[in-house]
Amino acid sequence: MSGREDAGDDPRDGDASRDARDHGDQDRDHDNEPPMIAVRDLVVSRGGERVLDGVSLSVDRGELVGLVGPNGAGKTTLVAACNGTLGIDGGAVELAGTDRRELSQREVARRVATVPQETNTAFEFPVESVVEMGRTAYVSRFGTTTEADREAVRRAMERAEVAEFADRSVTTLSGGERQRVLFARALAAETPGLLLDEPTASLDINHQIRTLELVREAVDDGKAALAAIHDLNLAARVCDRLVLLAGGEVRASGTPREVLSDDALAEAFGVRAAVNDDPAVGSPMVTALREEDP
Ligand SMILES: Nc1ncnc2c1ncn2[C@@H]1O[C@H](COP(=O)(O)OP(=O)(O)OP(=O)(O)O)[C@@H](O)[C@H]1O
Repeated sequence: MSGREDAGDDPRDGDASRDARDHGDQDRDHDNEPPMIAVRDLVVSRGGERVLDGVSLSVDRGELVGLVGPNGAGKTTLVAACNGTLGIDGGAVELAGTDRRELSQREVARRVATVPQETNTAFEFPVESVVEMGRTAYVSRFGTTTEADREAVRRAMERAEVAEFADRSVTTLSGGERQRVLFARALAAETPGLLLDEPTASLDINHQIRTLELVREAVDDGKAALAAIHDLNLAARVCDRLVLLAGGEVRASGTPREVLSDDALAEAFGVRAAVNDDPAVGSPMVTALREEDP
């Protein structure tokens, strides 16, 4: 992944008033606020190819927006462009009304926390330290851990059900367990925005639902969340809105019922699909059909 890593202490950072403004405070009335995440006409190229081509979307606080689409559609690229790990070639990403390019990495980290795709390249750190890094690396003052930090870490580990692994090295965990640690790390930051890249990809069905329910709870408490989710049925079940990406462009956007149509799925995924209402969960259910299916 190419990109901008403007690490370190920025002279614009660090005053107490910014702490109060940027961190938590989710009880305010958010009606008149700019969207927490706004992507405007975004263009991103990778390896000389244009992989996002004029993408626009926005996520308000209290909203969970699912990014769906086929492999290579640009979902991971969009998440990375939002959190600043990837540079952009055109358009803009605004976080709480400010162009991301005008924000230091610390300021970005105080607005949005990211749950990356799980990978097995993990360092020999105890789980608790990894979760704590989500908070102390950028969000609170570097090098000091306050009681509030410790409390946030403890809460996040409990919510993500990783407290039992607190002292174990992350390298000794299964892929799904590591995925939950990454989720806890993002929760510990207690940011108003969450970016999630396939947060349930390595999880069993119990933890898939549990994790997405936790995201839902966080959103119902006032966070804004943008989540790349492969599983269309899970996405339909928990998201307020879906954005269907294909070939680096937005092909459809709206409620799950609006987006998950036979035609849109055929166009984006190149597959014939049946979309039915699932009475058990009250959301659309997509089934890919084989050639011989009626
Ligand atoms: N480091 C890179 N260099 C060059 N091209 C890249 C790089 N990373 C991704 N791409 C290309 O960018 C496009 C979008 O990739 P991206 O990972 O954003 O898709 P995605 O929708 O997240 O896919 P998936 O569902 O498979 O995870 C793909 O065509 C991919 O091959």
